[in-house]
Amino acid sequence: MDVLAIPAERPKGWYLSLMAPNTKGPEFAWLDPSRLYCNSQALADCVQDLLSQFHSDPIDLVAGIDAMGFILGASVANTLGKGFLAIRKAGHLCVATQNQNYTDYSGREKIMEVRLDVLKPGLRVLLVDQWIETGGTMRAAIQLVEKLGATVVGVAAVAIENTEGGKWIKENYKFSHCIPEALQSQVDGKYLNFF
Ligand SMILES: O=P(O)(O)OC[C@H]1O[C@H](OP(=O)(O)OP(=O)(O)O)[C@H](O)[C@@H]1O
Ligand SMILES: Nc1ncnc2[nH]cnc12
Repeated sequence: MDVLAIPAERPKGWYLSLMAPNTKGPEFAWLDPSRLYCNSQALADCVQDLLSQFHSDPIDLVAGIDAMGFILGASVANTLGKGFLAIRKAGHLCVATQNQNYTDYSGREKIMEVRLDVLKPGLRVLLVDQWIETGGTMRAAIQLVEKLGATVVGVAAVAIENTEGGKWIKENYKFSHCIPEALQSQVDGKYLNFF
C-alpha cells in the first residue's frame, strides 16, 4: 500500500482503508486509525467529514482528548480557524485542574483532567477524539466541559461504535463520524473486511 498516494476518485470514507488492524492482542485497541493522518488528503477529507454536521453551529473552541484526539482535534480547530484545548490524561498538567474518573475499552479505571482557566459558561465547545468504543472516555470529557459550565456543541470522532455508551452519546449530543452507513455494522463487529 502506498500510504501517501491520493486516489483520483475519493468516495465517502475512502481513507478508512488506510487504518490498520491490531496485530498485538486484546490489551490494545482493535484498530489503529493513525495511519490515515499520514496522508494529507485523507486527513483533510476526514476533517471535512467531521465538520459537515456543524456548518451552522457557532463553535468557540475545539477540545481534543489525550493523546490521538490531539491530532484530529487540532486539525479540526485549524480548519475552523478556532483555538484548541487539550483534555489530558491525569498527571501531566502543572496548573489547577478539574478531574474526572472514567473507565474505557481496556476496563481500567483512569482519570482525565482539564485546566480550570479556559472553559466557562457561554463557551461553545466541539469535542474531538480519534475513536469512541465504550464511550467512557468521551463521556468523561463531556462531564469535564459541562462541570465547568461550558456547552458541548457536539462530539466528533472517526467512528462511534454502537455500544451502550456510543448510543448514549448519539442520543444526547449532536455528533459526526466518518463511517459510511454500509460499514457501521463491521465497525460494531470490530472487523473491517478491507483488512
Ligand atoms: O470509548 P472508549 O472505550 O473510552 O475508548 C476510546 C478512547 O480510546 C482510545 O484512546 P487510548 O486511551 O487508547 O489512547 P491514545 O489516544 O493515547 O491512543 C481512543 O482514541 C479514545 O480516546
Ligand atoms: N483507536 C481505536 N481503534 C479502535 N477501537 C478503539 N477503541 C478505543 N480506541 C480505539
